[in-house]
Amino acid sequence: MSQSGQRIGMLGGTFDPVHLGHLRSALEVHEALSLDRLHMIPAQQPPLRSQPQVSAQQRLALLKAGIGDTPGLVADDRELRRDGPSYSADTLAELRAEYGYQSRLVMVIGFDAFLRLTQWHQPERLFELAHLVVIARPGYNDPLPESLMELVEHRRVDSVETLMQRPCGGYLPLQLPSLMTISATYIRQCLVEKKSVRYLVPAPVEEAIEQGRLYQQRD
Ligand SMILES: Nc1ncnc2c1ncn2[C@@H]1O[C@H](COP(=O)(O)OP(=O)(O)OP(=O)(O)O)[C@@H](O)[C@H]1O
Ligand SMILES: O=C(O)c1ccc[n+]([C@@H]2O[C@H](COP(=O)([O-])O)[C@@H](O)[C@H]2O)c1
Repeated sequence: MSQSGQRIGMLGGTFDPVHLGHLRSALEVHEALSLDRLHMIPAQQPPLRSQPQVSAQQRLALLKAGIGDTPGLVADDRELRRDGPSYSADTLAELRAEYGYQSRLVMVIGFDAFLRLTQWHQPERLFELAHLVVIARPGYNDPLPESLMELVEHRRVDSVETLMQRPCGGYLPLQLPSLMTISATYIRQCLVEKKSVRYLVPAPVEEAIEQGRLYQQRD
């Protein structure tokens, strides 16, 4: 059933594992854009990196544990139901078909992922399906390469209000209130070295990692 006129966000990731940098950003984006729902979607097969050691099912389970009952955030398993590389254009096309052509659909990515956007599958098509909101990430301040400027600069808007006037096609850089340096790479490193990850991931995620004996081997 189509649900017209809603504000829907998508935050995809490898989530290997999900951490408080992801979850706090998701919550703040949800608030800043007044979203009805933010889909957090683990990639079954991340297109531009090697396959994680931890399975997509396990990464999804950690994501569910991390989100808990947080209003407005949804752990979405749709990429686990597709074979081949988990292209965001395919995921956005599915969300667009579900929510209808009037809905405001927003793809959210961090600045580090944004820097590689021109290498993604069908980058122009992403903007026919959704808006792009890029959130700052500490440590990533590189100037945009020329090819990336060409892709995004003419789509740039200055406010959430302007972005939400149309269903798709805009680009908005967004500085969220809480900048966190946490990365999944650092968490995997701590776990291999038998160091604590408390206060980097939600307590239920820490427990699930311990119980499943995950991330004990180096990648
Ligand atoms: N601390 C953070 N603050 C803001 N955005 C983040 C943060 N960590 C990850 N993101 C963004 O969330 C999305 C998914 O990130 P991903 O699952 O690759 O996590 P990661 O911590 O970057 O992982 P890794 O260290 O394994 O590369 C990406 O768009 C990424 O830029
Ligand atoms: O569609 C693509 O070609 C594409 C290329 C690289 C990354 N992505 C998506 O971007 C999100 C973040 O990716 P990553 O590798 O930084 O975790 C995740 O949802 C990936 O599926 C998508």
